[in-house]
Amino acid sequence: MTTTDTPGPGTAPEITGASIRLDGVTKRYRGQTEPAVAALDLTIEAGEIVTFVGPSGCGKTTTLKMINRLIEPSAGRIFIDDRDITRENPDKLRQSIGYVIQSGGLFPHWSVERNVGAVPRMLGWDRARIAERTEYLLDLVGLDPEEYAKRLPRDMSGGQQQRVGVARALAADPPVLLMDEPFGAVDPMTRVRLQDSLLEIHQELRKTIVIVTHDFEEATKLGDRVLILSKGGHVEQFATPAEILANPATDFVADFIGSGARLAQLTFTRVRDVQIDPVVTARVGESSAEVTARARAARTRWVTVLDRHGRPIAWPNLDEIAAAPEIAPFVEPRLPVVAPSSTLHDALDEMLAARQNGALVTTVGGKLVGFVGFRTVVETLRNQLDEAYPDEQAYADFVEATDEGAG
Ligand SMILES: Nc1ncnc2c1ncn2[C@@H]1O[C@H](COP(=O)(O)OP(=O)(O)OP(=O)(O)O)[C@@H](O)[C@H]1O
Repeated sequence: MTTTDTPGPGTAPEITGASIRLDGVTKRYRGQTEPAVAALDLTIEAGEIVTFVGPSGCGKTTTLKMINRLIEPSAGRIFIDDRDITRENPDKLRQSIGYVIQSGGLFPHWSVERNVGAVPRMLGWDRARIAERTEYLLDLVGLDPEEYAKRLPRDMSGGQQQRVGVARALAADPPVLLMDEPFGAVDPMTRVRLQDSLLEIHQELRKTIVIVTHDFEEATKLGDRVLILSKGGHVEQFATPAEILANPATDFVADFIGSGARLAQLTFTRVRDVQIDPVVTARVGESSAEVTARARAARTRWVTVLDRHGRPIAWPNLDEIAAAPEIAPFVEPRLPVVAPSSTLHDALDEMLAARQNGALVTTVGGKLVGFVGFRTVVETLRNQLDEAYPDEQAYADFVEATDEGAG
């Protein structure tokens, strides 16, 4: 058994999101001399992910919360598709916009399924439809419905609670999802998995998603376009990550992205955009001789051992396999695994943490896709830098020399 499927371009799913347009939107808080957001114009296309980033107090959250009217604009209008939502009933409006906050915001004494079904129940859906939708959504966010539907949030990790928060926000199939620092409260590894999961969900559903973050790297990873704000909700730049890095519009933006611009190239290239190599797989209990023959035929010394669900559990070489007649249930405490939507930055991080020269690629559901090598990542970065900074020949020469030195 050899896994050879690499993710193809496929057919893009239908966009189910709606456009969002802010027209001269201003927010003045009582008692403040300056507006928190002043005459902001902004158009977000249907189906795109836009991230808001900028220093503390620049008006990111205020802008986000005006879109679902948790904060009322002092002036200006906001349109979702062609509806002027500043004239709509705010409670009704909020039932049609998904909203995710940092700590998940779940009702702690409600089971997962009750939390996820909250808005559909309010909308009067029947039980069967709510149950079906809940099962679909838990599956979508990577939680086994059988295991988690009846659990209470307090018996789950922060990352799992956040997954439930996303499922709940999507329950009534809203065209727009607003997220305020959604991954701010989880550890860095969980954060990467949640980001990847969100990108996979977005690929499937194509909602319009607006995310507030204070982390520029997260903003470039998640955003099709990034909105960089300065004090008073002033737009410094609104563009794709690549455009921002190549041509910072203002000194503020240049300072904001700082000296990490070259490495930041790694944050907007995805694993699925680079070469993913096939791997040889084996199941526990298979004959070691047969697996070895398969690996030799595929000209590799590494075999990926899968559990009964088809998820990789270990990555032994042929010498380790040869130690027993059958494939043993090897345990690899630190198997480097990334998702197709992971950035090359995440992939390098995984490889370095596991001290490996590559990582396995799996979908968020755990299905094995293939292998991405350290060399592939470095070469991709080098090509990108050559394109982005054509005058920096010395850098390319340096990498060349280092590469040769490393043999
Ligand atoms: N309820 C409020 N009353 C008065 N002023 C407020 C209120 N909420 C926010 N502000 C002020 O409005 C400005 C913008 O705040 P906002 O929370 O939108 O910024 P932010 O960019 O999201 O910041 P952070 O990254 O720290 O969350 C800040 O100066 C803040 O102090």
